[in-house]
Amino acid sequence: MLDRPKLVVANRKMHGNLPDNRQFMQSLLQQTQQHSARYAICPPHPYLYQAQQLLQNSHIAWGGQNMSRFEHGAYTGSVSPLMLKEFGCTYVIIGHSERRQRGHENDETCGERFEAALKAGLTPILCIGETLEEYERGETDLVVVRQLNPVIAHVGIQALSQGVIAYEPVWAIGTGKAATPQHAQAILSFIRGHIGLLNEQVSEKIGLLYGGSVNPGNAAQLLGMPDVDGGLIGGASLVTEDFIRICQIANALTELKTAA
Ligand SMILES: O=C[C@H](O)COP(=O)(O)O
Repeated sequence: MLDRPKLVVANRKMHGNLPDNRQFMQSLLQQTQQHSARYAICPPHPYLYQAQQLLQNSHIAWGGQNMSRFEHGAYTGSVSPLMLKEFGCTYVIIGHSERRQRGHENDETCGERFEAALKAGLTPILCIGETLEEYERGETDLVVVRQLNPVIAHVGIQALSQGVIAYEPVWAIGTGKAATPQHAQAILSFIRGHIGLLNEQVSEKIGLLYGGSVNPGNAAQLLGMPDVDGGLIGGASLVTEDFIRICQIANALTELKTAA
């Protein structure tokens, strides 16, 4: 198996302000020096300039929470991939369920935006995952394949490996009811297997994250699963000590894996 260091991404959603962001980013910088795990912060778009100022030339990356599939044009309220790149972003979240649910996005536009992100030199983090109803009907596998396939069809299997996939069951997001480590592992293993049917090397290389009510109490078990390469963290990224604790756990797991 190729070495995949754990990646922990803070999705700060529509939270934070300049002083709070500064405290969060500076604490993270100071307390994760020399870590082997990888970290990224996705603040609301207006704060990307602040992230660039505070984090440039550091070990912490930053990214956008969404982007347009177009580079420029008359798209009021949208943000271009080129703009994210200009503000130093490494990552961009695509297809978060909070955007899919409000009808802004679908599987097709996710493929287009995944491609546009790669073209701009960004690493897309594609979010997929089932609703509670779909989970209860036992449709999780079907849903993740339905969400993944249009992206693979759009960009090709080789390009997929330049991105990251985050499995986020909608019923676990912001509810305090995280998936069990066994469920997260089963679905991410299924996703890796599905990709492996098309290209074994891509399936070994691609980073797969879990997101949904990850906190310092459950992070070791969730992120310790073999196919869980990290976490996309919402609520716990709003409490600096909690997020740093999750980073410390991810780093310990990465170092354990490297030593093995
Ligand atoms: O992008 C992050 C996810 O929506 C998870 O959010 P949460 O950690 O608050 O459940």
